[in-house]
Amino acid sequence: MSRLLTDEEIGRQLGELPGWTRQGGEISASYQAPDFPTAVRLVDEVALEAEDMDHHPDIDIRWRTVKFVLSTHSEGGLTQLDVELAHRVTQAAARLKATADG
Ligand SMILES: C[C@H](O)[C@H](O)[C@H]1CNC2=NC(N)=NC(=O)C2=N1
Repeated sequence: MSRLLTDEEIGRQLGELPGWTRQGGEISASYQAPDFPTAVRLVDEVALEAEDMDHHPDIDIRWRTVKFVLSTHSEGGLTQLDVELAHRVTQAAARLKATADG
């Protein structure tokens, strides 16, 4: 069980998560993949991280843009789990980008 973060904690930790923004009790980021299969691969990698954490993002795929929205539903807002998952999503996107860039 993870407690709700304070505004100060959220602001400080978002500073280390480029691309992520806060909308009230959620944080979100969008990634543009080179093509649709790569966008689906990103979702697939994030699915493994989410299962590992037992913490799951809301995901929207539109062609090659993937948007992740994170919130701790049981707490009704943002907890450290969301920050941790945001880091894992960021790392998965960076790995795929490195693969795509060769
Ligand atoms: C029982 C299980 O741990 C809970 O339902 C988990 C699963 N994944 C979850 N994911 C998110 N984002 N919020 C939750 O509150 C949540 N709860």
